[in-house]
Amino acid sequence: MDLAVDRVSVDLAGVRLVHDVTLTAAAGRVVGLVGPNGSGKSTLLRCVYRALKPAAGAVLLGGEELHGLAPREAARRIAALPQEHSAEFDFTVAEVVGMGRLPHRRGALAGPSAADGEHCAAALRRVGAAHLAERSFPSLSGGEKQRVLIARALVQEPRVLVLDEPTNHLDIAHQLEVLALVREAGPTVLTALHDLNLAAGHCDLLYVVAGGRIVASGPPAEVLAPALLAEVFRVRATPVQHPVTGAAQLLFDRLP
Ligand SMILES: Nc1ncnc2c1ncn2[C@@H]1O[C@H](COP(=O)(O)OP(=O)(O)OP(=O)(O)O)[C@@H](O)[C@H]1O
Repeated sequence: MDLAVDRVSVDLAGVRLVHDVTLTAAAGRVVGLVGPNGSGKSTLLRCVYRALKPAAGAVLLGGEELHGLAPREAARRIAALPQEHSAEFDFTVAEVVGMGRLPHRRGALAGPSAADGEHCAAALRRVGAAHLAERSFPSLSGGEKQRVLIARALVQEPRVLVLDEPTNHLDIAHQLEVLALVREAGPTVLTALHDLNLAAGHCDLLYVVAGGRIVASGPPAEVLAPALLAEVFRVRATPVQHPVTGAAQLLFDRLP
């Protein structure tokens, strides 16, 4: 399902934090948002997953305005992994993942079906967290929590998945694993990422955010040019080729 952000502006506490942003993520594509701290990535993503309303513009899912959909209908189409999960749910891991199935239950009072249970177990296996199923969610490490919340987003079977720093807290193996599995899962993905090499290696298209505006967009190899990285991130970037995989990589140091 196509996702389109159409001339969206977002205000918080009377301050405009996102200015007139337009972006598109075609069905099944993985689209990255990169930008310095405080550039507005999370604010924009919160608007895309309906935690905030746009002050102007619209978010369109398959051409339909997202903020006009009923909550349950929206939850069947879009799932999110927010950056801050302040909710320290006092539930088991299996229960937390099971919440992702709620939008698919037949009625408000319907309990989980056997298929729901199998779905959740499979998602936990996919994120390498099957052994945690009966643990209490608040007792998990940061990376374990992140993987459980990714499983919860996957069982929601969204057509669009919005991820705010999905690799936060994850060790390097799980960073690579999680980005590969969200692509394999097949939804349209819009994700904020800080690691520019991960973004380059896993995204089809990148949007660069600075000062609440999109300042560049395109395929990673075109967008992540040293001149732009110097201007936006204030770093010197040196492109190199990975000696084993042949992939383009960036090395960073401080600007001279
Ligand atoms: N409730 C709020 N009221 C006022 N300003 C806010 C509020 N929430 C966020 N901001 C400010 O909006 C700007 C954008 O924040 P946002 O979290 O969207 O940036 P970000 O690009 O996701 O940053 P990071 O990379 O550090 O996660 C920041 O300057 C932040 O301090």
